[in-house]
Amino acid sequence: MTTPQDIKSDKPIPKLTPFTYENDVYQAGRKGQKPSITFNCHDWETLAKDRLSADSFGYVWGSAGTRDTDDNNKKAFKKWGIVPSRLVKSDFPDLRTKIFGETYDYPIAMAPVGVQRIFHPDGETASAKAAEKENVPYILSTASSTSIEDVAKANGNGPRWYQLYWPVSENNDITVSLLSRAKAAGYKVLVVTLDTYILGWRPSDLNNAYNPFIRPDDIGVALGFTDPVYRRKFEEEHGKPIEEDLGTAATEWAHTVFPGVSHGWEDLKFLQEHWDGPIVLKGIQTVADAKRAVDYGVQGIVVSNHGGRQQDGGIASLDVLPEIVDAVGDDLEIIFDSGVRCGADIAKALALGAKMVLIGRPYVYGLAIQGEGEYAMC
Ligand SMILES: Cc1cc2nc3c(=O)[nH]c(=O)nc-3n(C[C@H](O)[C@H](O)[C@H](O)COP(=O)(O)O)c2cc1C
Ligand SMILES: O=C(O)C(=O)c1ccccc1
Repeated sequence: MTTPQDIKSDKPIPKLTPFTYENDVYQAGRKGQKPSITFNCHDWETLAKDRLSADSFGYVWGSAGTRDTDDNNKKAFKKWGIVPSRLVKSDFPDLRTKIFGETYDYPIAMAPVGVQRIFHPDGETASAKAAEKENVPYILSTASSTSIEDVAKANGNGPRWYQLYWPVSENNDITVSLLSRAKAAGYKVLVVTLDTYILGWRPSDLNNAYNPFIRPDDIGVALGFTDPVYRRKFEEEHGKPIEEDLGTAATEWAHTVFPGVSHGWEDLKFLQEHWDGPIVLKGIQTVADAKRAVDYGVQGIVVSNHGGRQQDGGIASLDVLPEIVDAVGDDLEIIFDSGVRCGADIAKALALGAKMVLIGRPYVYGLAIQGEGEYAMC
């Protein structure tokens, strides 16, 4: 597999001034200005907590059960340290990464995160605009609070992938509808999440009696409510349009995308028949499953435990990364997430063999704090 340094692309190397961000900040500081944000990534969680309702903050921060899996994810990064080599002649680092035939400016993507309007009024559109600006993939969740088409519009010429929560086979027509909408709206890679056929046991949300899918404003069901096939099926079954019974329509949509029962490996054929781009399986945590992913002909995997939100008492995602890279690193693209909080974490995951790293909670905290906004010096 290639590393970011191996990438050869026709695109000219971006004209980077060394220390661009730092330089801007320090120059403004000479004039007595201070940044409007904190550069300490560990403070973003606290700032988001100050800004959000207990329900919304509990939702992004929440993890399964005792939070052991989430703790393990973070501890796993501390077990590794970065070892430097000196006097190695090098150019200014070129972080561009080529994956699935496209070149992105950085080896990161924005993880699929549902219901972003509970964190900021602009929700997914703010995140998708930021992704375009930085030229990194925005991965739209099936549980989004903004439609496939509206996010595509906000993302403009930016790179976008689509994450599927996969309905059971009796709703194959809905799956096909979601995939064809995503394709028509310019989403290039299909990410299929395998660890969430039902939402995890999350004490913070249970204590708040809060599920963003089951809210009076039905904020989490944008993809279902804008889906022509789901709308038609609901009307046929209930004899009325979804607008006349929003509560039932929202609950049934939640059951459509979180049916509580899982597909099998052989069902992947259906997705392969209805999606002509790369397919990535998200939620792989064992070598055996990684090998199956190769056998079943998908193009990539995300080594992920969903940030510990689904299964309590789970292994750290980073701990299984090296053995999975060893086993299948030459056969498909390996993407990593769960527990990444800062640049050094990204470097560690790349050094352990990931091609690309998904950023989850940190960007949601940023969205909550300042929407799409860039920092200002004031
Ligand atoms: C608020 C929130 C919503 C999420 N929604 C989705 C989703 O809709 N689909 C999905 O595949 N993963 C979802 N995830 C999981 C992320 O894609 C990613 O795997 C996880 O955030 C990684 O863990 P970390 O944020 O602790 O690094 C969600 C995560 C959070 C925090
Ligand atoms: O919370 C999550 O992890 C998730 O995947 C999800 C599920 C439903 C709605 C929004 C996000």
